[in-house]
Amino acid sequence: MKLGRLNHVGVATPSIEKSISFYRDVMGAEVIREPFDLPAQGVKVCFVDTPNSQIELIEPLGESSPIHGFLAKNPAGGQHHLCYEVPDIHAAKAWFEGKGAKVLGEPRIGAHGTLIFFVHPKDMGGVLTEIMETPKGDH
Ligand SMILES: CC[C@H](C(=O)O)C(=O)SCCNC(=O)CCNC(=O)[C@H](O)C(C)(C)COP(=O)(O)OP(=O)(O)OC[C@H]1O[C@@H](n2cnc3c(N)ncnc32)[C@H](O)[C@@H]1OP(=O)(O)O
Ligand SMILES: [Co+2]
Repeated sequence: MKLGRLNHVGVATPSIEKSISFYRDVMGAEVIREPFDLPAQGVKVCFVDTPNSQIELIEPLGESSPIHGFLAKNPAGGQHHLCYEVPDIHAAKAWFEGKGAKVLGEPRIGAHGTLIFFVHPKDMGGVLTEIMETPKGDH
């Protein structure tokens, strides 16, 4: 597999509104996208564009959000995951499994509307890693 583009850095936050203000007022980001809910993934999401990638702000949505545990350990929030693009999500899943890495669940639709999966941080040097199929037309 060839390392693909860094699509986004996931940043967990207890308050997506406060984080939007921070990225706008302190970091000088143009936050042009409205936050949106991803109930199936248990998060509220807001993308902050950077010149060559994105910050993905994520706030827990619902009792079973997968980021409650992270925020319990990091109440102010923090860097949560990295997301890389691949041309073929199923080939990528087979690749990581072939390397003995723990893929978390089956590929499912992520915040960009394409299939994604996560690889456990224990197998990724401590970095929770999201793999995302490159949106069509972006290849
Ligand atoms: C998909 C929509 C959107 C998108 O971009 O399209 C998103 O990115 S949504 C992002 C939120 N969703 C997820 O993160 C789903 C995948 N994550 C998980 O399944 C869990 O977070 C998991 C399994 C990685 C950790 O679950 P949990 O925190 O409940 O378990 P533990 O506390 O027992 O943690 C086990 C072990 O892993 C370490 N850990 C946990 N989270 C992270 C992290 N973000 N980065 C690095 N390491 C992490 C934790 O410290 C434990 O380590 P240990 O040494 O055993 O204490
Ligand atoms: Co993500």
